[in-house]
Formats: sequence, C-alpha cells, structure tokens
Amino acid sequence: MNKEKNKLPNATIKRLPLYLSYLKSVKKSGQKAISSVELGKALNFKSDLVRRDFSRIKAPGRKGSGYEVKKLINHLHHIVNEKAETEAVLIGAGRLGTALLHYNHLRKASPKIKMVFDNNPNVVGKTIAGVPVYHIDEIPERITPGITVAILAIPAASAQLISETLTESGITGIMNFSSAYLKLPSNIHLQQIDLAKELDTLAFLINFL
Ligand SMILES: NC(=O)c1ccc[n+]([C@@H]2O[C@H](COP(=O)([O-])OP(=O)(O)OC[C@H]3O[C@@H](n4cnc5c(N)ncnc54)[C@H](O)[C@@H]3O)[C@@H](O)[C@H]2O)c1
Repeated sequence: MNKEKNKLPNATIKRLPLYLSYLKSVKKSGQKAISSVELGKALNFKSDLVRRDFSRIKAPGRKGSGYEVKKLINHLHHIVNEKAETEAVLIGAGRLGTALLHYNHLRKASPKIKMVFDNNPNVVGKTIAGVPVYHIDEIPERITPGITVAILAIPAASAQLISETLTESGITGIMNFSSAYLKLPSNIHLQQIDLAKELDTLAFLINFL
C-alpha cells in the first residue's frame, strides 16, 4: 500500500481526513451505508470526485449499493494514520501558538503536538494545555526520530533560521504560519497557512464569481 499511497495526488490526500471525519459522524447517527452522491453533497464535492478518490485508495464498496460506513472508516483510518504516524512540535507559545495548543484536535489526534519551543523566559519551563514548553536552544536534543512535523507560530524574522535547525534535527514537514518565504531543502514538505489570504480568496469569490 505504501507505494500506492505515495502516488496519491496531494488534493486526494487532503480530502481523506475530511471524508473520515464526516463518516464518523454518519456512523454515530446509526447509518450503515453511504453513497458517493450523499457524501459529496455533505462535503460540497462532486460525486465523481468522491468516486475517483475512493477508487484511488481502493475503498471497499460496490457500485450501486454504496459504501459500508464502518468498513470505509477502517480503510480510511489505516491510510490517514499511516500517512500521519508522527508527532509534531510547535515553535512559539504566543497568542497563535497558545490558541493552537488549546485546539483539542492538535493535542489528541495524530500528529499531535508533543512539545513547544520558545525563547521567552516567562513561558519556558511551563506547560500549556498539558504540553511542556522548552527553550528554543533545546531543539536539537529534544527532537527524537518519531517527531517529524513542526508548526511555526513565531515572528517571520526568526522563521528561516529556526527552520534550518529544525530540518537539521530531523523535521521533514513544516507548517508555517509566519509570513516568511522559507527556503528549505527539496525533501522538506512545506505548508504555508495564511488566514488573511483565505479571507481574500473568499471575498474574491463572493464579489467576482
Ligand atoms: N497565517 C496566519 O493565518 C496567522 C495568523 C495569526 C498569526 N500569524 C503569525 O504567527 C506568528 C505568531 O503570531 P502571534 O500573534 O502568536 O505572535 P506572538 O508575539 O503572540 O507570539 C510569538 C511567540 O514567538 C516567540 N518567539 C519570538 N521569537 C522567537 C525565537 N527566535 N525563538 C523562539 N521563540 C520566539 C515569542 O516569545 C512568542 O511567544 C507571527 O508570525 C504572525 O504573523 C499567522
């Protein structure tokens, strides 16, 4: 399965957790089977797209009779968890970092935030939402092989240097909330998150389409 998963398009990979999360709520409601049309409607995707994604991941189900919710959840769990079998660190325990730590999903789901790094003596040594905060200089000694993801919630000016320390310490995926344009080795996966740009896109869609 690993080889096949590596061939999945990024867009499909991004949709898998959405399917999984919605299917869990369907299961809770007691519904046993679901069609691609129903799933597509709930998540705002075309049913063709759902079918294509499910065929790519070889989801269990027969044409016409829909997908058995429980089996589909197990199948997705297997793929999503294998993809994300890792732990994360958070850099920056300021306003955004603290908000992320209080977001339950990031503390409990996989990859979950294992520790935080900051350079502010007022927060180093404390725990926030049960997660310990260490000094930024401790990155190389604290990052163990199971930790491969880092979330950057620090000012843009420090982001490049800290990213380099992170990648030298074994981090292979960075979610960057700062506005810095990071230059990283080509084997590092980078996700740039900008809520303001998302809002701009939404405003554009509302006004021009
Ligand atoms: N992309 C988005 O949608 C979005 C939304 C909010 C904030 N942000 C960005 O996230 C970052 C954090 O924002 P915030 O409001 O939490 O800021 P903040 O000032 O509240 O927190 C920043 C934290 O980083 C720590 N820090 C600063 N320099 C450091 C260094 N060299 N090493 C270690 N820790 C260091 C500070 O001590 C502080 O705890 C900023 O870059 C901001 O622009 C992005």
